[in-house]
Amino acid sequence: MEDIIVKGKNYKMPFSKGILARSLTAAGLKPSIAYKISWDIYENLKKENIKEIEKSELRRRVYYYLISHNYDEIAERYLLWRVFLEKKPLTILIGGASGVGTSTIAFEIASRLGISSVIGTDSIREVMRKIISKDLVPTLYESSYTAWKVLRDFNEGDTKKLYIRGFERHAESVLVGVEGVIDRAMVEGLNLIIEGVHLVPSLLKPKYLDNPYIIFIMLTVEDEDMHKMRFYARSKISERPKERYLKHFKIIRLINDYLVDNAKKMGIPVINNVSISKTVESCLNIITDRLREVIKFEGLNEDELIDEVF
Ligand SMILES: Nc1ncnc2c1ncn2[C@@H]1O[C@H](COP(=O)(O)OP(=O)(O)OP(=O)(O)O)[C@@H](O)[C@H]1O
Ligand SMILES: O=C(O)[C@@H](CO)OP(=O)(O)O
Repeated sequence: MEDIIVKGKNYKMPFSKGILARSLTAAGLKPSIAYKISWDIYENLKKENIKEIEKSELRRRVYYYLISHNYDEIAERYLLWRVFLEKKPLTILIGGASGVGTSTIAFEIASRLGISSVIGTDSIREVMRKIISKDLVPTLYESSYTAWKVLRDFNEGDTKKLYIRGFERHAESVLVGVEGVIDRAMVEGLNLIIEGVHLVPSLLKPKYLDNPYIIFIMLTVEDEDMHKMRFYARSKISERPKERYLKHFKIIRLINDYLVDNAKKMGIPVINNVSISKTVESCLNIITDRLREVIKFEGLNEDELIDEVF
C-alpha cells in the first residue's frame, strides 16, 4: 500500500499514524482513542485518493475532525500545542524532593508532548562540580540531604534550619547551571524539561519565574510511607541504594516540606504524585491553562490561531 506523503516546510515524510496519535495524546486523548482517530484520518485521506498533503492541511483536518466528533476541548489543546511547541520554546520545570518522582513524571510529560530535551538537575550538578572547587563550595559536593554537614556556620540555629540552609547552599550553585541551560534553550528555540530537587522557586532569578514560557510545577508525596516505598521501588531498577535515602529520610522529608511551602508562597502549583497518569494529566492541564493565558496576553484569539497554524 503506497504511503501518503506529508509535506512540511522543508521536508517530506510518510504519513505516520504513531506520530499523529502522539500529538493527540499530548492534547489529552487516551492512546487507544488517539490511535483510532489517526486511523480514521488516514483512511479518509485514502478514500479521497490523496497521495501528498501539506502539514498545515493535515492539521486543519485533524482539528475539524475533533470538533465534528465533539472533542472541542481536545481540539483547542491540539491547536495550542501546534502554536507553542513549534513557535515558542517552552521550558517546563518539575521540582520536588528526592524520590517524589520528578524524573519519572518529567519523562512521561516529555513523551506525551514530544519534547526530546529532558535534563536532570543531578546532571547539571555534576557539570558544576567540574567547574567549582570543593574548597570554594563544599556543599556542592554533597547531596541535598547531607550538605548541612559541611556548612561553616555549623553550630548556628536549630537543626531544621541547619538542614535547610545546607540544602539551599547546595541548590544555589546548581541553579546557576540550570539558568544557563534555560537561557540556551530559549536562544535555540528548544522545548525543554528540567527536573530535580535543586529547583527551589525562591532561589531562581525572578526573570525565570516571571517568564510566561517557563512553567514551574512542584511535586510532592504527602504520605511518608508512600514516599519511603518509592526508594524501595527505585532500588529494584537502578544502582541507587535505598539504604542511603532511608538513612536520611527525615531530612529528605524536611526538604520536601520546605519545597512545598516555598512553591505555595511563590504561587507555583503543587501536585501530590500518587498516580503517574493522574499526575501527568494534572501537569498537562496546568501547562494548557498557561498557554491559554499567554494567548490572551498576546491578544490572539482562536480564529487567529487557526489562521496562524493552518
Ligand atoms: N506516581 C507514582 N506512582 C508509583 N511509583 C512512582 C510514581 N512516581 C514515581 N514512581 C517511582 O518512584 C521511584 C522514584 O521516582 P523518581 O526516580 O522519578 O524520583 P526522583 O524524584 O527523580 O528522585 P531523585 O530526585 O532522587 O532522582 C521510581 O522507582 C519511580 O518509578
Ligand atoms: O542530592 C539529592 O537529593 C539526590 C537528588 O537526586 O542526588 P544524590 O542522592 O544522588 O546525591
